[in-house]
Parts: sequence; C-alpha cells; structure tokens
Amino acid sequence: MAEPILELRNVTRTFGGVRATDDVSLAFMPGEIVGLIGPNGAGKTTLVNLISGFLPVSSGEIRYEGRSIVRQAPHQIARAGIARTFQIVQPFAQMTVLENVMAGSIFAGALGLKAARAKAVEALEFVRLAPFMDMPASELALANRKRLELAKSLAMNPRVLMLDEVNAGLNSSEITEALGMIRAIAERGITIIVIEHLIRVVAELAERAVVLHHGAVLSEGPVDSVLKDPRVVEAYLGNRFARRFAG
Ligand SMILES: Nc1ncnc2c1ncn2[C@@H]1O[C@H](COP(=O)(O)OP(=O)(O)OP(=O)(O)O)[C@@H](O)[C@H]1O
Repeated sequence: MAEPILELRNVTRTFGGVRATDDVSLAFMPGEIVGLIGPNGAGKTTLVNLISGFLPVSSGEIRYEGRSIVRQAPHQIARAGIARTFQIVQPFAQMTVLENVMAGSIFAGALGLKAARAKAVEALEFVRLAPFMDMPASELALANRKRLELAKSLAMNPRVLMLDEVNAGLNSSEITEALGMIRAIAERGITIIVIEHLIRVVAELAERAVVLHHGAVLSEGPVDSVLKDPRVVEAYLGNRFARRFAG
C-alpha cells in the first residue's frame, strides 16, 4: 500500500485554556483531494498553520515524506514541498503580478532569478493570469487575486497544497472555474487539502472529508457518508442541509 505523504499523529495546539487543535491524527495520500470543514472556530486555520510551520505544535508529530517536520521553519517546509494559500489575500501591492509569483518561487525554491521567472510564468499561464503579468497586483479584482495566490503556491512546486477558503467571495461561475483548476492540479499528483465553508465545493471536489469540531476530528471518510453522519449534521450542518443530502 502507498505511504501517506503527510501524516499528523496526535497533534495538539493550545492557546491558554483553548485546545484549538485537539489530538488530531490524520493521513493524506499522494494526489488526493481532501476537504477540511467545520464551523467557525473549529480549528481549521490553526491546523494549516501547524502543518506549514507558522505555529509550533504543543504536542504530537507531523510527518512529511516519512520525516518529522515539527521543528522546521515555514520557509523550510515550503521548500520541502508543502505550500498554502492564505484566507486573506494580501499580494505585495506595489509589485507586478509576475513579481509576486516570483517572490513565491524564490521563497520556496532558492532558485536563481531566471529559473524563478520561468516557473512563475508557467504558473501564471496555468491559472490564466499571464495576460495580467505586468500589471501591479493591487489592480487585480478579487477573483484574479485568488488566482494569483494559487499561482504563487504552484510556483513553489508543491507536493501538498493547502487552500484556505480559496473560493470565498467568488461568484458561481468563478467558483466553477476555480474547481476546474484545482482538479487539474490534483491530476499532476499534488495532494490538495481544501479548507472550505462552502459544502458545494467540498461535495463536488473532494473524495474524502474531515470535519473538525472544537479542534478535534469529529468525522472523516468519503464525502457523502461524512455529510450524512448524524454527529456532523448536529454539530454543524443543520437539518435543512441533512435533508438535501440524505436522498
Ligand atoms: N493566535 C491565537 N491566539 C489565541 N487563540 C487562538 C489563536 N488562533 C486561534 N485561536 C483560537 O483557536 C480556535 C480555533 O480557531 P481557528 O481560527 O483555527 O478556527 P477556524 O476553524 O479556522 O475558524 P474560521 O472558520 O472562523 O476561520 C478558536 O477558538 C480561536 O479563537
């Protein structure tokens, strides 16, 4: 059986008395798309911050490609191949779209300028932002700023990509387009963890879902069975939703 590319073993993170992450054990396989859902404050962003090294774990272990990464700095983790997007999109406003993406590939790859530029152009072509590459990033509309985030992460050559609310604020056709891009990324063998409020996105995109509640894993498994899990319905989704998916 294939080995997980990323594994969390009994990971806990506390803030004072709050267990933002509570004894979480999860394994992610190469090329799979996993939805990470849960109500506000469930601990989704904290988990992403722990995996990407922006926060230290209080206890437990995070293993990537079979090795512990819990003591590594964010840039080392990014260079090793774990990329993330941020919930709040904050491009370097004064820099061009291309320069923003190059900053990503340089951060993660220690590439020379020429290689970083080539990588960045390729990522911009993939997300269909190449025509905007010389524009200041501040001039991009929201949907394109989200694509810029995606391009920045892709330019890091990730093997694991965590997308934090990448569809928030987009309209329906923009979401459909983003979903197509995310699928195409997974087809390259990249593991994708989608952190989402939008159940539609998780239901359409992910093979597996993990539901967090009060920092702990409440339910995990194939998306449709997780969405019908009575504990999930009660904790998060509400009966109206349960009826829609029960059929
Ligand atoms: N830096 C911090 N200091 C103190 N408490 C924090 C910190 N970061 C998160 N928390 C707390 O940890 C819990 C989990 O928060 P987190 O932001 O991870 O949840 P979330 O599922 O991402 O929520 P949302 O969907 O609103 O982004 C919350 O109770 C939050 O208040």
